[in-house]
Amino acid sequence: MPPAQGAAVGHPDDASSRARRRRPTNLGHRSLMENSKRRARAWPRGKRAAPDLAWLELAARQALETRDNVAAIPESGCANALFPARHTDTPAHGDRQLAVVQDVLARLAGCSGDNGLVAHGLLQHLLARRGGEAARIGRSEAYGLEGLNQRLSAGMGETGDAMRAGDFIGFMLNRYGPARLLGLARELAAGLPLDAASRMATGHPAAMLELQWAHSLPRDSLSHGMRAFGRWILAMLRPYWALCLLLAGGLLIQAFYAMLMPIWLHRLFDHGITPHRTDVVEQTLALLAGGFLVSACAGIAVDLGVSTLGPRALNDVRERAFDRLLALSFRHLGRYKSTTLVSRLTSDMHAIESATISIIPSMALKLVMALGALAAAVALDWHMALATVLLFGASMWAPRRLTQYAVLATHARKSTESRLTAFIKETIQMLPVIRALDISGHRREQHRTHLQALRTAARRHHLLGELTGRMTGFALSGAQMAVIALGAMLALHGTVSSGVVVAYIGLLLELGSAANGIAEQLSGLIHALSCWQRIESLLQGPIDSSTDAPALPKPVGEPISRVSLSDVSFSYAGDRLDLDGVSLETPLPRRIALVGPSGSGKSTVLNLMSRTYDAISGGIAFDGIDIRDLDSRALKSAIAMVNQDNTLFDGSIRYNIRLGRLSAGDTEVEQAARTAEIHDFILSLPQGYDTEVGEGGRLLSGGQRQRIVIARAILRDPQILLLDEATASLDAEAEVAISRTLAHIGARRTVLSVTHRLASCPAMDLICVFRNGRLAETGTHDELLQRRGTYHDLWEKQSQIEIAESGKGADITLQGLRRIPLFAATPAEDLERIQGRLRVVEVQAGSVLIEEGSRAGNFYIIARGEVESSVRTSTGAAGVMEILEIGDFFGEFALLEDVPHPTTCRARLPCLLLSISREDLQDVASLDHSSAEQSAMERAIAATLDRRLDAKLARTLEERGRGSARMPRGPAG
Ligand SMILES: Nc1ncnc2c1ncn2[C@@H]1O[C@H](COP(=O)(O)OP(=O)(O)OP(=O)(O)O)[C@@H](O)[C@H]1O
Repeated sequence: MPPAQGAAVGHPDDASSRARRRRPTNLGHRSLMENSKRRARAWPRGKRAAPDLAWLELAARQALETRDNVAAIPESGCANALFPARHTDTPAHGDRQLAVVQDVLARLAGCSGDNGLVAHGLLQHLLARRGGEAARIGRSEAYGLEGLNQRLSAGMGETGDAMRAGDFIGFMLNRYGPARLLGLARELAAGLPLDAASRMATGHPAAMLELQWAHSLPRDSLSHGMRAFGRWILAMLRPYWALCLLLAGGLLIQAFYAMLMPIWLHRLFDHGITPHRTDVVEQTLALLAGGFLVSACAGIAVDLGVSTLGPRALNDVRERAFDRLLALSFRHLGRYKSTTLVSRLTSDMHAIESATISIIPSMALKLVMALGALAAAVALDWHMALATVLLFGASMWAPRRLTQYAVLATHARKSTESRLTAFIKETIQMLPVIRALDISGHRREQHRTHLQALRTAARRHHLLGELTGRMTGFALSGAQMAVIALGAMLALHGTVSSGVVVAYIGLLLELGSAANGIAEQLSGLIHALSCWQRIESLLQGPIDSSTDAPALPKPVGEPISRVSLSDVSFSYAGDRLDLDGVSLETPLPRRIALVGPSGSGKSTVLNLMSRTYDAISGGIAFDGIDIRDLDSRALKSAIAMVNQDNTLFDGSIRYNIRLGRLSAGDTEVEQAARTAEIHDFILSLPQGYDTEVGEGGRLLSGGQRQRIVIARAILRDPQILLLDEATASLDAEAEVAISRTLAHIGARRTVLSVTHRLASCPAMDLICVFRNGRLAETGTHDELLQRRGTYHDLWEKQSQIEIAESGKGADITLQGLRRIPLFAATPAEDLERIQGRLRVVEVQAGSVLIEEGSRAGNFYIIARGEVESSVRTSTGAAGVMEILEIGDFFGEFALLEDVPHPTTCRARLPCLLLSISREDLQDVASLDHSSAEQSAMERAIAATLDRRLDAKLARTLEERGRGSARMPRGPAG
């Protein structure tokens, strides 16, 4: 997401100075685009000579260097005109500038169009090269190219997908060179499916590329494969070695029987039936029956043992996995969707359990029986035994390539399935928003894309799984027939007796059934193997450094009297700095406000201070001791954080508060609830503190939930209270009440409060203003106002809006209205009338205020909350254009007749808005407009347009402004 440009609205001076600042960058961007267009034109499609990699890299570097210049694009709106909407639909990677660069690259490579894999991969690959990084994915992640391409083309890729695409591009360049890579890109851009494009460009099917790609990756610590899986299972079973020995005994008995049976059959025929020896026949039959009984009992014992051992050992694994999950770093976990994580620890684990309990023991049995049968075969006749070993070995070895494909296909299917699960979960959660936005059709389309990917993946998975089993079966039958034929020939030549041939038939049946059984179980084992690989790649991630105790933990000061941030930088995704060289030193306790536009890094500071993440350079210190050297438990109990998210745990109110300090008694819990001003409400409930809050706390209101979260924080009695827009998700009334409670609680301690509303700032001891990840200004309210910088601008914008004590009403001053460029030239008396007609509208988070393409009839000014302005992209996804904050306005198109609104405006948080309809404005403000004034207003609207929308739309409106479109006219007009 681009840094929000709250200043999209503001003083005309600001607008012009910003425009001055941006002009050169836009020009830079334009010239780059024109350059790239010229180059693209210079290469006729189809016969185009592929540029070499060095050239492409040079161009990419140029594009990346202009990344800063591209920063102005979302506002200047020229990007859409140059590149049809595609770059706006990449919120998955959160960086529009990169998306624009990516488009540039795709064009330079001559493969612009609906091309996911190469366009995304090329950019990611070049970024990684630029950062001097090696391949960042494990071998187990190189799978599912088709799905990867589909997702990236549809703008539905996850962060990990771009990384995989980047790695794939690296592989393609190394193995096939830039010409073939670009050939692939062009075929894809021409609309060929990946498989066909891959055949055209490289002569191989996509599945082969996938396999080669997987093999190109170095074997890392996750050196996956059957051997590693086998070692892992042995390690898991080690604590239960005694039981394992008993099981092995049971298996050996069965194998022994399998070995003896053909020998006894040989005896029956050659020494009993042929010479008519009744005693030998009776003895041998008794042996066969006795052996069968013993072997059957051993089999039952093995079943019992396995069903005891499997779940026990698997529970150990589940426990270790859960422990690891609790400790994994957020940066690593951020690569996965929550549903993916759930499926790793549930269904994937289940697949491993079924492998451990049924597949592996049964395969082990079959294997041991096969070995026993082979030993018997050698005892009967070594010629035939040698032929059997060779033929059976070859038949098991032949389909190994198919097995590798099957592993990848299983992997791809699982991952496609978990994406579909995540999508369905999100749809269920967001159903009210989906209906409100009327985007069911769009979601249906996305669902169809998921289903299509699943269909392809499932087909490959089933086909390859079945084929692997069947091919092995065919090969085994062939081997059996060949051995029998050999036996018959040898018998005819008198080399072996007919009893040996009969015994061999039994032996071959035994061997065949064992090998078939192994082949059949193989797909289950492959599935379990890929599940294990997925679990491993999750759990082998780095652990959260805050759970990693320092060698000599230092105590936390009581009280902490100083905090210092020294040149702190941080990045979430590793591709840009989200916090850039922040330095600050201040004595404590103090009340500190962190303010600035959305996305400027305020919450990140709190995340670093609470050690949710650690800085990548620089450090934070309390009383001169780096927080990484402090005793992490003591640090965590010295700090409490309250943020917007007030989701509760399923359980009672008492349980939820007590989570703040598990050792707290009931009296302390109640005291905390009293301080959070929720005690009386709790007592008014029939079950009091034992009232169940429901899933996520849905049985309580947002304000009540937030008070419970505050009570939980108070129970820790923290020295430092971190408030991250703690009241932003509440309605206006609850916000006012809870802000009062928080002010009361924070009076005695250090409070760091991230806030968008500056009303509380004058009472703060220190205000830190953030902009683009940097600390732009610090000081008290008065100092910052005198400095006339960012804070001054924000304050000027917000201070003109007043919210009533009750939180229900709002007002804007005449000066505030005058700051809106549209009203810059409106006469004072008209402005007063506009002010009088403004209505207060309160809306919930998620409400759509203006729908893209609709003929909106209201103009809005934000008094509280945040509104997101977005456009529907070519893929149907919403591309966020701008985050509008307090003092910003939207809906100015409503003031022009018959102009469809170019964006969708949706409340991100509960909002209080001041609104005026077009009719009201016509009534009060344009009764006797002179044409000069009218055109000034039109110009102001066009100027806002230019900042916010794409150039194409801006041009259309400009034309309308000159032609048919007219400002609202009063009766006299
Ligand atoms: N978990 C995350 N993973 C990746 N990027 C993130 C994550 N959280 C924040 N960011 C990015 O880091 C940057 C700073 O975010 P941060 O939340 O600190 O901003 P902020 O000023 O608190 O914004 P807001 O006022 O909207 O909460 C933004 O560009 C944001 O997109």
